[in-house]
Amino acid sequence: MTAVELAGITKRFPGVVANHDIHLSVRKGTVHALVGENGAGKSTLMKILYGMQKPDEGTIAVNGEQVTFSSPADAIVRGIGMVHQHFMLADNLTVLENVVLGSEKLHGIGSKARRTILDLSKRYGLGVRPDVLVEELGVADRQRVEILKVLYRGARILILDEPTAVLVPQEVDALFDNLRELKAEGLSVIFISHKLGEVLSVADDITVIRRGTTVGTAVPSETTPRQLAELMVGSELPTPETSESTVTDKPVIEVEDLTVLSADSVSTGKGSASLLMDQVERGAVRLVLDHVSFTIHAGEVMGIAGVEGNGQTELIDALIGLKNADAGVIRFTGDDITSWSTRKRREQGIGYIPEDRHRHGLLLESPLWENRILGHVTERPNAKGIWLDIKGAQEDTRRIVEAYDVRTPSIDVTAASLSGGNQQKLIVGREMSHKPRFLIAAHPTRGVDVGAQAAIWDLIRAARREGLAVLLISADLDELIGLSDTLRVIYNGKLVADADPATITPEELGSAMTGAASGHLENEELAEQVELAEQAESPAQTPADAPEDEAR
Ligand SMILES: Nc1ncnc2c1ncn2[C@@H]1O[C@H](COP(=O)(O)OP(=O)(O)OP(=O)(O)O)[C@@H](O)[C@H]1O
Repeated sequence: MTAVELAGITKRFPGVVANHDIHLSVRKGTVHALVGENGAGKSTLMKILYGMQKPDEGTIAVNGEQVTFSSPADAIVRGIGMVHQHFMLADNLTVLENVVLGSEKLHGIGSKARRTILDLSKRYGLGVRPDVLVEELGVADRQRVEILKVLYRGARILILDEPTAVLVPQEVDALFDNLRELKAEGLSVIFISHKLGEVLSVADDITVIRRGTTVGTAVPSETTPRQLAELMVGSELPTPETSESTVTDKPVIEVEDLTVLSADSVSTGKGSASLLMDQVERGAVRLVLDHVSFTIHAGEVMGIAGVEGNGQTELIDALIGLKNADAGVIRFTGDDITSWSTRKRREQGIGYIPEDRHRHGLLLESPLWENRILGHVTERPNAKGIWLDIKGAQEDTRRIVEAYDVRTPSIDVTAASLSGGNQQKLIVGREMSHKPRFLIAAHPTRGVDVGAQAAIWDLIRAARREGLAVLLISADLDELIGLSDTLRVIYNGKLVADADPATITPEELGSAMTGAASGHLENEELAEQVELAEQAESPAQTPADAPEDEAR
């Protein structure tokens, strides 16, 4: 029984054939993985199946019946649902409100809706709590709400776009359990992923797309990640470089007691640490970064592991100067840069690969060469004296496109028209081209295929040998462990523990990140460190001082 049959799909964009004669056959009750290099055409194909794009040629059949879609609404009617990589939930609404929003006609808004949600949640093991505000949920829970939302609309065929990119290993296991429940009930799942080990562990079938066309299928039980990668690339993969330590004793970035208030807090004692702490104690303000201190030396990559939303964003923003420090000091090669502008920090050699490439990394509607200038408007090759050097910027954009294998028909297309992974490669190329002395790298290879990931790692390692200091924030724990010389765990705005990248496993690190919250840590050494950090934070109250505390 075939749930989806795509035959001879071709889709052209100006200068690019995104899909060329693609065939995809998804069996009912299976998980089908779609893999391929950045820009291979996976998202385009899924947008066609979900009615967001119209194919130039080819046919779509759902459950044996030929269909044409003009919009996602048509696809939803046919039982197709899509969970996008960027979640689309309203933070200030409850789970129930989010799920019901837009489909009130289906099950109403009252008790019937609630019952349907609870039934679906139970049937597929999603564990969703209807009355919790979405803003209180972590990433994995939000994803479950998105899946539930799609099921609520009657989907029997689910498309998941890189669903594991933001999850820790334990959460990935839970998601895969959910997928198994779905297929046991006869639903079909198509998922796009660059994590080939995961693909092989959960998929029943795999379709490989290379440069816009299907090059074959793979049987998971008979394929290794390397063979799959080689099928994607069409040639043998180079063996990755081994890395030896290059850490020196020369501090590049020194952060002392960096403290940042939550956006909704209004401090009256800015700059004075004791005044600030007084306000915190009185509950007048809340800290999102709480006395964070660390030093990164020339030649060192310091990784920060943590579940999203534990202060990583604020730390990055404070280091690049997008957010003011409310207390504490940041020194860069000896200079106090705490009050420097973002521009000055960049000009002096701080590179920045932002967390959210669409909001902070690119001007989506501008051509690639203008994006080359972004953030480096006063520097060579984009400027000559006080003048912009457009020719210089354009030539250098061509160089980056070549050197970083950014797949694009030209440097004049908009950044929006590049595939996600290629947008990322452009940003990494731009930042590395300025030879930074300190690089803030947030998810530097998010959405990037395995070949390009290895190339970016090699580049960072080569620059590290030359003395680059890197702050690495990543949801990819293999990346954190593989690339870092030192590893810290962040929880609730504090650095609560250190881990040794040479010995820790992704599972242990994942449990350190989530366990810091729940108090369950698998790694004894880490557990001890977290406990000590918590004790230092809240000294045990003796019965004698409790009443005084209450009076205060
Ligand atoms: N709206 C568009 N306009 C112009 N070109 C586009 C558009 N959407 C996609 N493309 C081009 O089509 C090709 C396929 O892109 P697509 O996003 O489907 O790749 P992908 O396999 O999903 O890549 P990634 O793994 O990086 O997400 C790319 O060359 C891309 O630049």
